[in-house]
Amino acid sequence: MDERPPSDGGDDGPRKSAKALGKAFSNIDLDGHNLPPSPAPSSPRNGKRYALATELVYTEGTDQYNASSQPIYQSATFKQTSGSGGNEYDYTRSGNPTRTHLERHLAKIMCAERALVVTSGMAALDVITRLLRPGDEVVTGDDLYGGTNRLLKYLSTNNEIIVHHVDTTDPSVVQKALSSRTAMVLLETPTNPLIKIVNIPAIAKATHEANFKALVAVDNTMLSPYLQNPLELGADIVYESGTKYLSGHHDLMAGVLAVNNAALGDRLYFPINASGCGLAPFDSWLLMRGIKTLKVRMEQQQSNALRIAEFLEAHGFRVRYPGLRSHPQYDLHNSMARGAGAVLSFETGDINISERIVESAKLWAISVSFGCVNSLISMPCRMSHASIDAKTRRERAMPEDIIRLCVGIEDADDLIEDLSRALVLAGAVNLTPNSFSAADHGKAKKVDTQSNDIF
Ligand SMILES: Cc1ncc(COP(=O)(O)O)c(C=O)c1O
Ligand SMILES: N[C@@H](CCSC[C@H](N)C(=O)O)C(=O)O
Repeated sequence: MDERPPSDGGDDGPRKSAKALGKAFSNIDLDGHNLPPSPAPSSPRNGKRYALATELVYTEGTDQYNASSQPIYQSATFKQTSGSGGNEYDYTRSGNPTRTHLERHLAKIMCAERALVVTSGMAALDVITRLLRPGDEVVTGDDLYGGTNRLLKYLSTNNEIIVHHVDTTDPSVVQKALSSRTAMVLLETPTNPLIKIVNIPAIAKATHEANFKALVAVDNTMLSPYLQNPLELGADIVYESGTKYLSGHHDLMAGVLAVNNAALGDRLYFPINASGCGLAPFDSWLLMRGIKTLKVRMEQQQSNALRIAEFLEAHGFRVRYPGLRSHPQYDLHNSMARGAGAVLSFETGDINISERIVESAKLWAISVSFGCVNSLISMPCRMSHASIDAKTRRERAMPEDIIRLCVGIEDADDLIEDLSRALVLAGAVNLTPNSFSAADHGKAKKVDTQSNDIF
């Protein structure tokens, strides 16, 4: 196999390398599906497209026994039929049938030409950033997942990558940071944990106008392909943590990348094979199983999240959730996404009170991550985003008291009752004869409420 890193040298690059491959391996079908798995386009775009809910479940297997679930090929190596090698699989770092099955399935549901799966969401971002060269400029947000911020900081400190953190909710601010030196724009929407919305189409257009070679990469972890398709909104690369909604049970770590450009797919595959961060067969199988229930989980999580967001808002808290009409970018979010997801955050105005709420909840597990079937509660500044230093958090106006709720599939009334208990025990609310409302600790929004749903 050609061991040179694929180049970004224009449109005929992949065709040239395909020709070179063809000469070296005349027994390989370079245009069909009998290909070495990972370097090949992995989308079976060859039939009717069903609704996404159907596509999530429907798979085309090639198993010799027609197994309903693609088997786990728990094998590091694959025997060859000739001394010159060339069989479809040789070594699991390069490709594995269970992983290929998952990648093809993901390409289909992400409306992509090619999908790749790696060992974590951060591994996916690491693969993407290997496209960068010293001196390249990256424009990104000022509210980002802590691990993303950490990797970008590492690259700017050690690899001479220039990173501009700007308010990506305002395309004109992004526009000012763009130039012909911009190699990549990295977006998250909704952002984690401030739930800010980023206009993907406007920023993608501005980026490509500033430098037609610049790549727009979107982290879609907060919504999953069930709710948003960044590739269809103008992004060049979409990636997400498969640890979250795609798997849904917090029993595996995974990262997913998808593109609609075969040459770019080759450039992303190269570091995966070269470094060995492709997803292992068992985790690929587990992720495939999780994806099949994405729709039912997401629908339930999302409808619970709306109930919780409305409940908190009705009781006077400042809630950040794009499913609420009060979200300043409600319309923008709905122009891009098919739903609001199941992560929301709210403020109490007092760090100690927030801490007591988190510790008083029983059904809500104190845990990082989101997208799981059970509900989670956390304080991002102390947990998921603790790797962003306090000074930077202050500069980026991250409220230290912010509480993040990642809503699961439990009964919504049980979740509300448990949260109400925690709010009362923590002293976060003033009790009235029939209800309660957020105590004024500075930031909580004061409203009168007649609600008596709990007390
Ligand atoms: C928005 C976002 N992107 C990427 C990641 C990284 O994913 P992983 O934990 O699978 O590496 C996370 C969480 O970890 C996240 O919240
Ligand atoms: N200790 C971990 C924290 C992971 S946070 C996971 C997730 N993205 C979230 O937002 O909760 C680290 O340092 O990366």
